[in-house]
Amino acid sequence: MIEVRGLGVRLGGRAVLGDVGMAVPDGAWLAVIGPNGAGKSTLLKAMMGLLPHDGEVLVGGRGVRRMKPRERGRLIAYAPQNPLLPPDMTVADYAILGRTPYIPYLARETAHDREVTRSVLARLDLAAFADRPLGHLSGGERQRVVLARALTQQAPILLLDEPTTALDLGHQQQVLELLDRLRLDDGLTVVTTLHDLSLAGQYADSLLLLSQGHAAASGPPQDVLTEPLLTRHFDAHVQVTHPHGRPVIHLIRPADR
Ligand SMILES: Nc1ncnc2c1ncn2[C@@H]1O[C@H](COP(=O)(O)OP(=O)(O)OP(=O)(O)O)[C@@H](O)[C@H]1O
Repeated sequence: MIEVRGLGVRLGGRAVLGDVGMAVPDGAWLAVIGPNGAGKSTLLKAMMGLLPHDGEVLVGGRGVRRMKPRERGRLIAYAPQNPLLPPDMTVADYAILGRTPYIPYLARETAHDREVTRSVLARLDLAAFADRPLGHLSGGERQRVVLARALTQQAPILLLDEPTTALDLGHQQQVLELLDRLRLDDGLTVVTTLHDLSLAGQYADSLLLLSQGHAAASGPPQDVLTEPLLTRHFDAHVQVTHPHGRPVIHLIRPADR
């Protein structure tokens, strides 16, 4: 269980997040949604301990802030939205960096670390790219490599910032289905920001709607993805349907209303 209590972040002298709380049980999937600038990426960074913050982030009741980086790395894997990638490093060398929390100081990776990396690259359709430099990848390939590094970490909690934005339809489905399988088979806990609200509604079992740094709503998708809430917080004209039980969001052109 990962739990956030009273989380607040100030950046540039401004309160960017205020008093955010949530609890995600083992094996659950929480999607953080909200308009641009709402504080979604900031929330994930603060949960990872990458930003100074008020409040607490607890894993299994223990404060993440007090954990050593290697210990934290074995518990939580984080894939940022737009990480800087060394252009000359190969895909395999980058993905195996996820194994760092398991490799003793001054030691090299083992055959097991290489096998984990090979298998993750294969599951993300990246086997053929293993020896390619990162600078020679498309946006979607780069995004899958960043996810690969997070998955080689084999941590029970995954924090993923917009993992599908650069992916084509097929790869979006492949990545989201893979994450779903990992949580159902291995009990992984998934926290992801997602701009695509229909995808968030289809895959997550609960949503947190952030607006101007505060939790505006939270709960199961059908309670959060409602026309009044989306209209108010995204300033958008939408229609919500439930063709397979889960909410699907349609943008409505003002002239067609
Ligand atoms: N280093 C910083 N200094 C000052 N303000 C910052 C800094 N980093 C982010 N912000 C501001 O904090 C707010 C939240 O940013 P954040 O990236 O968390 O939003 P987001 O919800 O992830 O947005 P998006 O949907 O556009 O990715 C924004 O208004 C942003 O301009």
